[in-house]
This record gives sequence, C-alpha cells and structure tokens, in this order.
Amino acid sequence: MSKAPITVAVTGAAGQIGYSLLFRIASGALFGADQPVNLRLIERNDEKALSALNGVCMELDDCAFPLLNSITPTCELDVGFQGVNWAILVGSVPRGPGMERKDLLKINGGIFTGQGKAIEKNAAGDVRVLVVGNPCNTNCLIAMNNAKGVPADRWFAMTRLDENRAKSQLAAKAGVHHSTVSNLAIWGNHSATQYPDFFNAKIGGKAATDVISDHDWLKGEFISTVQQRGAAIIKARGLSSAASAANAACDTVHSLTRPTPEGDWTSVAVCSDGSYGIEKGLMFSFPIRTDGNKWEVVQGVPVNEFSQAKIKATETELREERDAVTELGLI
Ligand SMILES: NC(=O)C1=CN([C@@H]2O[C@H](COP(=O)(O)OP(=O)(O)OC[C@H]3O[C@@H](n4cnc5c(N)ncnc54)[C@H](O)[C@@H]3O)[C@@H](O)[C@H]2O)C=CC1
Ligand SMILES: O=C([O-])CC(=O)C(=O)O
Repeated sequence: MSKAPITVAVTGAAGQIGYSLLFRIASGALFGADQPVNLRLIERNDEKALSALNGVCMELDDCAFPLLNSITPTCELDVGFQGVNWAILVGSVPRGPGMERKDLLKINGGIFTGQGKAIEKNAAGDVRVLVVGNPCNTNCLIAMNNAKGVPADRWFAMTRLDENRAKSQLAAKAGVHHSTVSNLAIWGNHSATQYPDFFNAKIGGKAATDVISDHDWLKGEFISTVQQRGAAIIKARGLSSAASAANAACDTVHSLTRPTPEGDWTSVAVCSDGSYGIEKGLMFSFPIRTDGNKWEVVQGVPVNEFSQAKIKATETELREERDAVTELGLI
C-alpha cells in the first residue's frame, strides 16, 4: 500500500444498506483500486446493533481485502468521526408501507444534530459528508447547520438513486441500454415531489423527447414511477431498497471524486447558492459538474414552464421541511 489511506465513517453500518456498502468501499469501488481505506463504523449503543456490527466486522476481516487498512467499530461519535475524510450518514430508521419519507423527520432528525456537531469537532479538515438516511435532504440540512465550521460545499444528500432509476426507465422505454442515457438531472427533494428532468436528458446523444415520442408517458407515468419507486420497492420487498441505495452511494462518491465526463452532469443535493431561483441554504438536488475536487451547479440548463412548476413544487416541500425542523429546534 503506497498511498496514505482515506478514512471513511459509515453510520448505521450494521443495517441493510451498510451490509452492501461496506464491502464495496473496502474493495475499492469508491476511491479506486490503488487507494487504501480505513473504515470507522458507527452504530447505536444497543446490544443487538453492536453484536450485528461485530458480525459485519468479522465478515470484513474474512474478505481479506487488500485495500482495507483498518476497521474501527464504535458507538461513540467522537471515536467514529475521528480524522474522517468522508462521512456517509446512513444510520436512521427507514419508512414503512404507507409513510412518506418526511414522516421520519421527527424520528430521525435528532440523530443529525449530534452527528453534525461530532463531525465538526473530530473530522479531518477536508471532510466531505454524504447523507443517505431519510429524509436525506433535510437531515443533511440539520447536520450542516450543526457544524457551521465545516464549509457548506462539503455537504451532500443522495439523489443518485433517483437519477439511476430515471435513466433505467428511459432506457427501457426507448429499448436501449441504460448506459446510453446521459444528462439526467434530478431537481429538488429525494421524495415524491422530486423532478426527474426528461426535457434535458439525452439518449444516445439525442434529446430524450425526440427519441421517445410518447410525451404523455414522459410527463406522467415516467415521473410518477421515479417518484414512487422507493415505495414500490418497500411494497414488493417488505423492506426499503438497500443494495441499489448502497450502489447509488458508491456512484455518488465516485462521481464527486473524479472529473465529470465532458458534456454530462450528475445529480446530488447540495446547499443552494440561489441558482435557478432556489432559496439559498436549502439542500436541493441540482445537475452538478466537478473536477473531482471542486463542484459547481451547471448553469443555463433550459427550464421550461412545465419544469419550472415541478421545480417550484419540490422547493416548496423543502421549505416546509426546513420550517418543521426549525420549529423542532433542530437547526
Ligand atoms: N437517499 C436514498 O436514496 C435512500 C435512503 N434510504 C434511507 O437510508 C436509511 C437506512 O436504511 P437501511 O439501511 O435500509 O435501514 P436499516 O434499519 O436496515 O439500518 C439502519 C441502521 O442504522 C442504525 N442506526 C439507527 N440510528 C442510529 C444512530 N443514531 N447512529 C448510528 N446508527 C444508527 C440502526 O441500528 C440500523 O443498523 C433509512 O432512513 C432509509 O430510508 C434508503 C434507501 C435510499
Ligand atoms: O423509499 C424509501 O423510503 C427508501 C428510499 O429512499 C428509496 O428507495 O428511494
């Protein structure tokens, strides 16, 4: 191992997503085949959760991953976030059938105040944070506002699963492979108001609206399928999506740490700087580009009347969530 290891904290490490995610991180899927990693695995201070975490650590040991430099299982936030370069915040309660993700705010919101504070106190100077636990945009807002010493451009909430789902739906409709779909922006909240922007998406380099002639499908069923995909998986599996969520977390970190392919963009929720008229400070999913270190919201993406209405609706929901957590005293 020639490179210095990257230290990654994962909360909820013994949960469903953790069980898929940790093995991908340890095998090099996020940071590359020559990049060693230290894993700091955080769970609740609960006998069952810590026993499960112990089992996961045993399995990580049993993989003998060449890139895995160390594993630190803990329920102490000060230990878990010590010196971390990346914090992936998964630990929180998933929703059940019939719930919206924002119904989890009261249950999960409080987790992110303490974690924000502990990240500010203990993490490395270059820390970047990806929030996966739902409702992820507003949980990220809570953590960020409890860690004012960590710059706002280091905080991300995951909408990549929505981007991947939308690409897969468009590809299936067009009868092509999903790898040919690009420029798929998810705007707004990781919720039923998100807007998967088919107007700017491309299939094989052509406008998706030229390749797919059924515009009623694009404006209706396509959007609602992507918005409701999480609920559909909960209904089918009895549990929320875990492997695809872990995969999307890997994709997110991978995309944020490497230059974005020319002409394309990726979707992730970031702290709004007012681009596209979105209220500053909300954690809002935009099309972004990066050089692997510094990212920027892609400017000048055409937003027509239809898109504008959808983007406003998801912004309104995020304002409401922000107001709710303000009232709860979490920010
Ligand atoms: N942003 C996205 O696209 C997606 C987000 N999710 C969300 O991810 C979260 C986790 O999902 P699963 O892994 O399936 O749930 P899970 O219930 O299988 O695992 C959650 C784990 O978090 C732990 N945990 C709870 N509170 C904690 C705390 N304060 N500190 C550390 N660990 C804590 C639990 O002990 C458990 O092991 C849920 O909120 C779910 O809704 C799930 C899929 C996609
Ligand atoms: O739907 C849920 O609650 C889990 C999730 O965020 C997703 O699958 O997109």
